[in-house]
Amino acid sequence: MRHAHTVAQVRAAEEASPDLASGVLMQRAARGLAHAVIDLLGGAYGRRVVLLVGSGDNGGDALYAGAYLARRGALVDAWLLSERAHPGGLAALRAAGGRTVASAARADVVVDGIVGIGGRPGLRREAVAACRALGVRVGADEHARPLVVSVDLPSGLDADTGRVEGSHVMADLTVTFGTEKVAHLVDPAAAACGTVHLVDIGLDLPAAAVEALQQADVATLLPVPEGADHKYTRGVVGVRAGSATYPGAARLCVAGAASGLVGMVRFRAVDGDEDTARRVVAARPEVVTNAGRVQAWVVGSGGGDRAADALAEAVGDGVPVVVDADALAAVDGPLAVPAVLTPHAGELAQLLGMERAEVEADQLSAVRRAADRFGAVVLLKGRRTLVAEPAGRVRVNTTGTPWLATAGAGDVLAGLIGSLLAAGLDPFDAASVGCWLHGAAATAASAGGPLTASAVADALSAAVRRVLPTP
Ligand SMILES: NC(=O)C1=CN([C@@H]2O[C@H](COP(=O)(O)OP(=O)(O)OC[C@H]3O[C@@H](n4cnc5c(N)ncnc54)[C@H](O)[C@@H]3O)[C@@H](O)[C@H]2O)[C@@H](O)CC1
Ligand SMILES: [K+]
Repeated sequence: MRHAHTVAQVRAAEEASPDLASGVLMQRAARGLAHAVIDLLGGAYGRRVVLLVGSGDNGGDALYAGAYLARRGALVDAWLLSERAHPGGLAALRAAGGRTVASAARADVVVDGIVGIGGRPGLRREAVAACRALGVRVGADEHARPLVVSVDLPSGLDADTGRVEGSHVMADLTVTFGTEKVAHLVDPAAAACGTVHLVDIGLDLPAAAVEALQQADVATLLPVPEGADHKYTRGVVGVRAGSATYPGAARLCVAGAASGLVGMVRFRAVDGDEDTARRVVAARPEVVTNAGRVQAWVVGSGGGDRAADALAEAVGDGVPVVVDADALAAVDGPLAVPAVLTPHAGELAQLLGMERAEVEADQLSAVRRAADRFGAVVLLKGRRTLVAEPAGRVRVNTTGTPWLATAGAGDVLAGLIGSLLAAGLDPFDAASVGCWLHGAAATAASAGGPLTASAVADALSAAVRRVLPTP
C-alpha cells in the first residue's frame, strides 16, 4: 500500500522523532536525495548540477545533497533564491567544493529545493525567473529542458489537497521523505510530480490521509473460490444496462461483470428489452436472463429515463448496488442499500450542483463531499481515479493509461465492480480493487497503443491471473 500523510501529520511525526534535533533526519533525507539523483543521471562525476535553493529546510536538503554529489565529482552550483539559506547545508556545500551563483543557464539536472511542505502554493517571481533561465518547466510551459528533481514536492504545489494554485515546478522525479504527501497521489498536483521516490527516514506515522493499492494489496483482497464453493456461494451479480436504443452498453457492462470473479451473471436491459437480452446471451452464453436472486446489482448506462425505475427495483432487492451513468441522475440522497456511485467529473458536478471545472480542480474535496452527502462510496473517474467512503477513507488509483479514456470503458468498470460486490467485497474494497484491475487490464491490452473498451474487458481475466500467486 502507498500511504500519503498531511503536513500536520508529518510535522507531528518529525517532532516526536529523537533524530530531528540532531539533524539526522535531514542527513537521511539528503543522502536519499543524492542517491536518487545519481541513479537518474547514471553517475555523478562530471555532471552539472544546479540547486535552486529557498530559505527553509527544503533548501537545506538540496544543499546537503549537493555536497554529497560534489564529493563524488559533480560540478554543483547553488542558486540562492533568498537572502537566507540553511547555514549548515551551505557550509557543507562550500566545504565540498560547490559554489553559490546568482544565475545559471545550463544543467544536466536541476534540483528544486525552493520550497517543500512549509511553502504556500505558487512560486515567487524570482523563483519563476530562475526556472525559466534553466529551462525548468513551470506549469504548462514546454521547451527543451534539463532533468528536474524536486525535493519533497515540486515547489509551488499545495502538499495537502491535490490542488494547483499559481505557478509550480514540473518535475521528472520527486524525492520525498518519510511518507508520501497527498499532492503526490491526487491530481491535478500529482501530474506535476513525475515519478515519486520515497526515502525512509524512520518516521513513526499515524493512519494515512490517502492511500493507494498496490498489486500485493489487490492479491490479498481478491475473492478467490475455495474447494467447497459452487456458483451460488461465489455470488451472483445482476446487470441492468443497455436498452433497445443502446445495446452496446449492455454488452460492455456484462463483459466487465463476466470476467470470472463471480459464480453467475444475470442480465436484464434497463428498459426490459428482450432483443437486447438475446444479443447479450449470443455474445456470452454463460449469462442468465431469467429472474432470480442476486447478491449485488449494477444499474448502468444506456437506459436514459428508464434508469430511475431500474435503480428503484434494484434498491428494492435490498442488496448492494453500483450506480453508473444514466442511473446517477436518479440519485438525490442516500440510498437504502450500500452503494458505489461511479461518476466522472461532469456527473459528479451535477450530483453536487457545482461546475465541472471546480470538481476537476479540487477532486479530493469533491469526492469526499459526495461520499458524505450520499452516504455511499463514491468513485470519481479520472487519470487518478479517487474512491472515497463516508467514514473518510480515500484511495487513489494509480494503474491505467491515457488510452483508457475511451467510450464504454466505464460500462466495463461498473460491471467489474458489481461482480466484486456480489463476490462479497465491501463497497470501498470492491470499488478500489475493481479500478486497479481495470487500469492494469487496460495497460496490458494497450501495450502503449490504442485501446477499445472491449479489449479492456477481454484483458480482465489475465489481469486477475497476474495478481494471484502462482499455484
Ligand atoms: N524537519 C526535518 O528534520 C526535516 C525536514 N525536511 C525538509 O524540510 C522541508 C520543510 O522545511 P521548512 O519547514 O523549513 O519549509 P520549506 O523549506 O518547505 O519552506 C519554508 C520557507 O519557504 C518560504 N516560503 C513559503 N512559501 C514560499 C513560496 N511560495 N515561495 C518561496 N518561498 C516560500 C518561507 O518563508 C519559509 O522560510 C520538507 O519539505 C523537507 O524537504 C527533510 O529534510 C526531512 C527532515
Ligand atoms: K521542492
